[in-house]
Amino acid sequence: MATSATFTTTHLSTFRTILDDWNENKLKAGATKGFLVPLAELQQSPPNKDALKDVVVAFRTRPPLPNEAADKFHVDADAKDAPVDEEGQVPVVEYCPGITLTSAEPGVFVAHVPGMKWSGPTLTHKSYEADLAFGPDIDNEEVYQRTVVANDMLSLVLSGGVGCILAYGQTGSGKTFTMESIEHRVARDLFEHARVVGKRLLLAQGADSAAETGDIFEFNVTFLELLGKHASDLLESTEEVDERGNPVRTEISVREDKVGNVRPNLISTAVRTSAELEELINKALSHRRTSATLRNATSSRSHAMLTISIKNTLLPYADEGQLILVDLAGSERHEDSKDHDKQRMEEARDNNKSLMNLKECVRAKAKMAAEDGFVHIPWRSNKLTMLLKPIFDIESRQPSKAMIIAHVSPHIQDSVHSYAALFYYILLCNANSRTNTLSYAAPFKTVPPKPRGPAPYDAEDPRTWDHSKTVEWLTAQFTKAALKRRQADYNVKAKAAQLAGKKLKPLEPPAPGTLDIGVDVLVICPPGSTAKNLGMLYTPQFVERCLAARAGKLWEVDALKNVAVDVAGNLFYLILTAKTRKRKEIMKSRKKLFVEDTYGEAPRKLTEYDEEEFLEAQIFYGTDWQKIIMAAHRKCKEEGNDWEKEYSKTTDEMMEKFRAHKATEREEKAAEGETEVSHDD
Ligand SMILES: Nc1ncnc2c1ncn2[C@@H]1O[C@H](COP(=O)(O)OP(=O)(O)OP(=O)(O)O)[C@@H](O)[C@H]1O
Repeated sequence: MATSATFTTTHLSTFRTILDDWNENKLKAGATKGFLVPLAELQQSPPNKDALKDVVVAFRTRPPLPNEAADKFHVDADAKDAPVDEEGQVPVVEYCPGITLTSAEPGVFVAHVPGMKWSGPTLTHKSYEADLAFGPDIDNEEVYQRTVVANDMLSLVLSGGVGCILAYGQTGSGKTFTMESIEHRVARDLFEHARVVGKRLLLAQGADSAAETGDIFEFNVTFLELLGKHASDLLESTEEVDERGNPVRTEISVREDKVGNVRPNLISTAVRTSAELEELINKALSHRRTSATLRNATSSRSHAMLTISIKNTLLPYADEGQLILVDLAGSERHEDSKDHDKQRMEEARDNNKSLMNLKECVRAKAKMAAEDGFVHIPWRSNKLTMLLKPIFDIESRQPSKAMIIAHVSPHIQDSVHSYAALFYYILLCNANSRTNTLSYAAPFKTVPPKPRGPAPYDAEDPRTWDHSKTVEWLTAQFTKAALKRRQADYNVKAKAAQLAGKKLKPLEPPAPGTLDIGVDVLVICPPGSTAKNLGMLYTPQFVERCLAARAGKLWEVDALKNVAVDVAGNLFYLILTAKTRKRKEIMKSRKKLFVEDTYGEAPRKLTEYDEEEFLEAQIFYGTDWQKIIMAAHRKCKEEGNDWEKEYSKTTDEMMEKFRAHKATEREEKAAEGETEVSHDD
């Protein structure tokens, strides 16, 4: 029986003709849009922090490789309608594009998806939007500049935040190509960036800039591999191999400890220079377990996770920054896995499951950022998402940013898969876009609509404070610290006096307006700035600002640093408490909404499925969709029935099954949500 790729290959000339017409119309409609800022300009200007998002999604496609089309896709010579040339030979397959980039920023990819209707082969041109889209001519340096650099990822992690970059896509679509290039460029730039930040922090403390190297950070690196459910350490060297030729390494357990941290017991290696980090990356990559699949001889079947932890030695109590770079396992098509043994099938199933869980978590995070409210993030449901806890745990104190680069194959024969990948990511994009009204997420309506305009003032919620209220709060915080200091100084003097047989007069409260609080609060919160802006600063940045605001002799640098860390903690605590309160309110209204939805909506008739649902069902069925339609078509022809009617009947039946599957899935999820437990399978 013809498979999806061979079906497409067989009808390639029809698809080419349809594509030519589409391209002609596209040309008439206007030229492809480029990036908003040229690369050279982007490299000159610092990132616009206000425009930065918590979740960034980019698409990337690669050029076709030499002879790849002919090598990868074969005409099914046995198929009834297989093409033959004049000499009766099956022609060599030439490359045909399955993806067109129509805009680089916002990123828009159009997937040309082959299909079969009662009237014959069809192409659906479905467009998907992300933050960025990289076409086949964009090189790795530009991808790095427009993702990591433009989003200020290195500053984030050097400031105690967590940055995570994930490469997702079908086997052979270019994930490893992108991720390895990012890893090497991070190794190239991280240490220089750290020295600049270090010097700035030392300067803020009054250190002599000329004498300082800026080396205030400590870097530690781990490299984990997750193959199916099994985690191992990619830095562990081993000579032993199993019967399938895979290296045998110690199984690493992934679980939450008592205080809620997920810290797998990996070899953590300290690195101090670009060359050391580069060497370590190369060592881990050479260990990475690879195995040939039908599609790509160097296919990576595992998730590979490089984590660089960064400690600021000037602030030993501050959270460590983390940069997590994940080359996800390739998602495989049904037909690619048909020759796998049982173990490979299980690995593929576990990989797909973890990718689905990841999707749920990223989507929930994006949704939460877009709506500024609470959304449950099911990060405990899988080892992969547990390892990404710092990104997904809303109670984490660390600011975080996730970036997903979704890779799609350029070939039309892979379009069904590319389209699935884009569809997967469009869920995130919809949730991510500020202008988009979460259109796809609408059926899941978990939160009421976001109120328009600024949030009303709430004395308990710093996110609603204006400048003067923020200054008032900061003044109160530093006044409290200054009074504590005054009392401590007095206690020391009183003790000394007591030892000398004297008695000091009791400490009087300071006269109004005479207390020196040791900082200029307007430097910490300049006009136009509010508590919400301060809440967005990472703790080291807040400390840096307080040090710059130091006035008078009350505070030594170290003492002020401790006070600043406390003030940042108090602000964070207030914000977290306000968020938790809001989260409870939302959960309440969510329950109400659910009841109304359940009883308020009439059940839809089967034939009323909308386009999105129809597409989702096609992805669910994968290549079986076409197989079923084609079988029905053949049977219809043999029996002489009306194909239009038969087609509707067949699709209705498939949609019915799909809906039943979704309903069961929803029930299972609801049950899971009620009993969320730590996962350690
Ligand atoms: N942007 C690109 N430009 C040129 N060649 C590329 C590009 N992206 C990928 N390639 C090449 O395509 C092939 C497949 O890429 P890669 O191994 O990165 O895919 P992958 O998605 O990681 O696959 P797998 O999941 O099987 O590991 C490699 O030969 C790689 O060099």
